[in-house]
Amino acid sequence: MAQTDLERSRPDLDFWRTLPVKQQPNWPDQGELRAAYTQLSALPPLVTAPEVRSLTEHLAAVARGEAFLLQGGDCAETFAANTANKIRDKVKTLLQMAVVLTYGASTPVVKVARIAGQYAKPRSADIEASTGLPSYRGDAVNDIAVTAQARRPDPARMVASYHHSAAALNLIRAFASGGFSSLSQVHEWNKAFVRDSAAGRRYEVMATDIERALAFMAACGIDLQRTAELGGVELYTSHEGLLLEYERALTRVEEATGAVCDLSAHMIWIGERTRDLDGAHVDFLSRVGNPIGCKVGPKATPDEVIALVEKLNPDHIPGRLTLISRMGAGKIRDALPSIVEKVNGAGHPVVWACDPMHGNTRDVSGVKTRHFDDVLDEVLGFFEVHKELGTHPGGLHIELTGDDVTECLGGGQEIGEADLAGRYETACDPRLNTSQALELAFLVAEMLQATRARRAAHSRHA
Ligand SMILES: O=C[C@H](O)[C@H](O)COP(=O)(O)O
Ligand SMILES: C=C(OP(=O)(O)O)C(=O)O
Ligand SMILES: [Mn+2]
Repeated sequence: MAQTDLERSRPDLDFWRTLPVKQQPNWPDQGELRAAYTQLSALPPLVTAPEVRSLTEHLAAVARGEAFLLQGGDCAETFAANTANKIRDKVKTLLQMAVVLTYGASTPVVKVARIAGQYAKPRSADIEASTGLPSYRGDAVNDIAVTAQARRPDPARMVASYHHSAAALNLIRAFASGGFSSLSQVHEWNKAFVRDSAAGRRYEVMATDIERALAFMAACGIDLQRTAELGGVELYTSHEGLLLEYERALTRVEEATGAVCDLSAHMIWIGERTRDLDGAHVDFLSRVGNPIGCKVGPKATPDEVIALVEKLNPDHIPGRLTLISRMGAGKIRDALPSIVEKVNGAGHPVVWACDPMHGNTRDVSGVKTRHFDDVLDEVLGFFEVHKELGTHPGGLHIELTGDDVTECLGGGQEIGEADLAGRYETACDPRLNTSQALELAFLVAEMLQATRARRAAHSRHA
């Protein structure tokens, strides 16, 4: 296998191979798998170790309560949807949300997209009940088409995923540094949402407040197009670190420092189905230096979570670990407090983020959907828990798209069950459409404003 001497000196990076490993495809041909691994190990990394370190520093600010994390994008990216316009619209939606949240939080917002690599999916069932075929496991594994040939796991698709990720990243990097993402441009898009859509009108007051803040900055002589901090953005990439052959092949040892990083993306997270303490995923990701996320579902116990935290961040590095709770609106208020208390009590500097999507999936006549009200209620519960415990509600983790799809119910557009079939385009889970995503941002910005006002009042009285 194509390894450098440095990597050969790190057999620990392959220890996961000796452990139980969940949710891997049943690759039918080991020769094909070895060939894909060899190709991937010889390709350049997609991101760099200094970028990964800079994201850790930004996330450390979130852990300290001095910034907010916004993570979002598709449930499952697909090769077919990896087009310029779709990438542009997703980035645009994320940046629009970020501006609103920045205003609400009055702190920087760290932007991490589920993009340029979110090509592998864990599934509840190996075999799809409706067809009797192997389940679709993401474009990095097989094809969603309903034929036996399409569903055959093909390791060459991991190499194709790498190339699709590289192409997407190239465009994202251009968007992030050009005028496309300047603060004034993004604010113009938000104004259009508020002005032109019925769903947006409710948020006119906050949009006008932001407008005033920008006018004030301009009056002070700050050029919003040209000032380095405002003329572009830092946008980081992330995906679930599910396919361990892929993640291992893109893990590199930095010559200058000996640091080990998984350079397939800046941030990698461990899914709810693969976070076993003694399993392969936790072992492998405990050994790379990236910021790591770990999903925490409603059945997780405080003891289980603290053991994970100690394994994934034994050195207590702030920004290294983000715990992404995904409990469900009906469960978060009961299930989250004891976990936060335990982790916090042990002095672990984690980022607390809320994924209000995965605990709220429901089936409507065989179609997977989520209701906007449940999504919002879980975020409210998340803020309530952190208010009660005096901890920082650090971030949001959302499945969204920049398209006007009809996959989630509710929101200002009042998408109903009969509307779901209109534009149901996801390859896996239902995503918030642009309008629902922006509404959520305005509503969370209001929650952040309330949190800030409470803190200010508290420090005045202290
Ligand atoms: O995010 C993805 C889904 O929640 C996961 O793939 C499980 O989906 P499934 O129950 O349809 O398999
Ligand atoms: C599969 C996902 O989430 P979870 O692991 O929380 O179920 C996901 O984020 O798409
Ligand atoms: Mn999902």
